[in-house]
Amino acid sequence: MSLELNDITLVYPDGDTRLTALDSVNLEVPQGSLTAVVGPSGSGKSSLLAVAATLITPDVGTVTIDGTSTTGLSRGELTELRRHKIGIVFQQPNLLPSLTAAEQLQVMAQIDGRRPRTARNRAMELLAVVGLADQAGRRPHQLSGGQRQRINIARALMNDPTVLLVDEPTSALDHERGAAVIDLIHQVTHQQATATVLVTHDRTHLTAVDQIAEVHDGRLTLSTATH
Ligand SMILES: Nc1ncnc2c1ncn2[C@@H]1O[C@H](COP(=O)(O)OP(=O)(O)OP(=O)(O)O)[C@@H](O)[C@H]1O
Repeated sequence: MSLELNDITLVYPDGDTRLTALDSVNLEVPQGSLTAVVGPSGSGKSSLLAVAATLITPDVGTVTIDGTSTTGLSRGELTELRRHKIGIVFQQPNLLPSLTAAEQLQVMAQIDGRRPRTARNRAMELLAVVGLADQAGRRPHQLSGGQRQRINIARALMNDPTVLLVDEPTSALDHERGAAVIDLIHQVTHQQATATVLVTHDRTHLTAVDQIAEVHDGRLTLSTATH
């Protein structure tokens, strides 16, 4: 199992009281499979993603990434784990305006100490995967919103993550472009064999997933999608 959340409880301080954002949550996501997380606003979806990303440490429970329990790891060890094992796609692509599509990807690998040629090759490979091989030299302002989101996805895959976490990637796109981005996430999940978690508010996306996790008041109900 590539991503495992075991008995996760997360409590935020809330004025004089405390708010339970995640309540005894269990989730297993195998490699090469896609789990959608759905639920009303404020139900705990972002908190779930942040805990899976090891950005927030839960009050109770264990997060296991690719067989490694994150409990007790130092801040530096968590950063290393995130860098090598976890790809995160945020809602907004946040691309650097001055860099070309290929460079947006290459910087990720160079930060990680890979040689420029290796980084360039991986970037070109992933741009082809997301259908943008012919746009490698373009800068963000020369690309559409859907294309920018594709680069965002490719960038998250640069370091060959085991776990891919995707937060509402279609919120700024029209329905058609949004559906194409979901198809792409489905495709890369199988092709790159990632354990993918996709937070979405759009239920039409659920036909493409392997597992649905519904969150209500921090509690999670799992079901298998009907294809
Ligand atoms: N840093 C924080 N401090 C205190 N409470 C928080 C914090 N972050 C989130 N919450 C609360 O925890 C609950 C779950 O929030 P979360 O953002 O995980 O939900 P969500 O399902 O992602 O919502 P949305 O769909 O609106 O993004 C909400 O009641 C929210 O107000």
